[in-house]
Amino acid sequence: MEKIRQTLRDHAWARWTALGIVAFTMLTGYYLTDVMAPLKGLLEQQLSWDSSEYGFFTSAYGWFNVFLFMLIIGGIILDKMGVRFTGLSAAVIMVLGTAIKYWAVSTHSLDGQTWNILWLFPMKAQVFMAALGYAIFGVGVEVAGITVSKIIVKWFKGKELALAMGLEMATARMGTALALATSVPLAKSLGHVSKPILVCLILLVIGLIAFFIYTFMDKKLDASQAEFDKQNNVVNEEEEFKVSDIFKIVTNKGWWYIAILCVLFYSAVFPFLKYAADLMVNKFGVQESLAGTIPAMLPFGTILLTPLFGNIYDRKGKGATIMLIGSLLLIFVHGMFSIPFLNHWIIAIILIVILGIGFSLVPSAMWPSVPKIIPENQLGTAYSLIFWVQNWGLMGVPALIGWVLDKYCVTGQKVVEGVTVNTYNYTLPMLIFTSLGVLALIFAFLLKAEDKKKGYGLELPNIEK
Ligand SMILES: C[C@H](NC(=O)[C@@H](N)CCCCN)C(=O)O
Repeated sequence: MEKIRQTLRDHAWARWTALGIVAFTMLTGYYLTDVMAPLKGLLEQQLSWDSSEYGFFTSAYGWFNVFLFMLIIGGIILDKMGVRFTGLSAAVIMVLGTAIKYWAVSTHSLDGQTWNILWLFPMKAQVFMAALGYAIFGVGVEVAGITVSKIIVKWFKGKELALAMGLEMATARMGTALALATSVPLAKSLGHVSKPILVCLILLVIGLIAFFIYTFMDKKLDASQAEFDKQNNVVNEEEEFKVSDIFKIVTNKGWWYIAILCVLFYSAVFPFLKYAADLMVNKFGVQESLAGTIPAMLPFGTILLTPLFGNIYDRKGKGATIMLIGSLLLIFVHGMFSIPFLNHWIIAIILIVILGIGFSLVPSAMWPSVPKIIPENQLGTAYSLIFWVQNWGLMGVPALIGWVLDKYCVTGQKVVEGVTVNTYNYTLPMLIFTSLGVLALIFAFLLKAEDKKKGYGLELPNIEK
């Protein structure tokens, strides 16, 4: 009998199709993640939210992931139960959280109500419920993210891993770009700030269906791998994941450097994006309805560049160096944004484009580097722990910026469509983002040094000859 020489992942069409499907699910998740970002002004006008309430709502993304350890639990479930169960559950959680958020922002039944959260903090019921929905969604999208990373490693290890991860991130960022560019026009044309969330809800259901379709491909991949192993007498020596493996991960210095670089770098990008539209209005004098378009160029730029840099990493290596250069660009951009007299909108566009390059370099090298440091059976947990560390920043930094804006940066008030809103000076928030960049650079250096010492191969190509 002729031996099977290939598994499903050896067929290019199969692995790229699998990638396309799961990447689409991530696109729908990223759309919802940022859909409220350009709506800060409209939320102030239509629902009377202030910056602190917006900051509170935005930070809810990480509540359950961070404090209830949902991300880490998700990672353990992923390593124990596999990608099909975990991915489907994550997609259902995204839909559920978004439905709650949509209800909160669209209903009038919460109007005028204030609740005491934990008997301590008075909070508008609407803000709290919207935040709760967003917190639930946050668990879904983060667990979906680690699941998709593991799926990509499953299909692309030893092949075009960084290119595939780059393409997945590029697709997901199309969701971010769409969110930034379309949410204000959608809210205005459909007549309410809640409408873009409804559009997301519909997209997320389609994303869930897409992932369901993927599970059939995944089953086929497992079956073909088992058949291949049987016919070629391959003994699968990979150990089952044990909860005690968490100790192995968190005692690995290289893993820590990636995790800390990740939290610092991403905290200076994603939370920045939440305020970028407002920055455009307040510092660069851009019209409110167009303010989301300039920040939207960032994800658009990364759509092209992340796969490009991933491809370079796959073929030429230099992963640690790529992360270093990306961190340098981050410092440059936020440093420039914090200089008060550089306030022409063309400068804003140039800086966003450069930030797009930095935000393509670091992720394109960071995520494909993790499997070089951590074995595949611990990968779900390793990614989830990195995301967990990162979520502290994604949760804390927007809240910090919202608070700093209200406390130290109010410069006056203006009337927009009949409603009085604050105006802000963004110098201090931008200096905070710059400092995060400086710290990120230090950890990029430490990672490069650790790679040299331990020989992880971060500077080597991913494609096995
Ligand atoms: C792959 C990586 N994903 C993350 O960092 C997620 N933890 C955060 C997703 C936030 C979505 N706006 C990435 O997107 O680069």
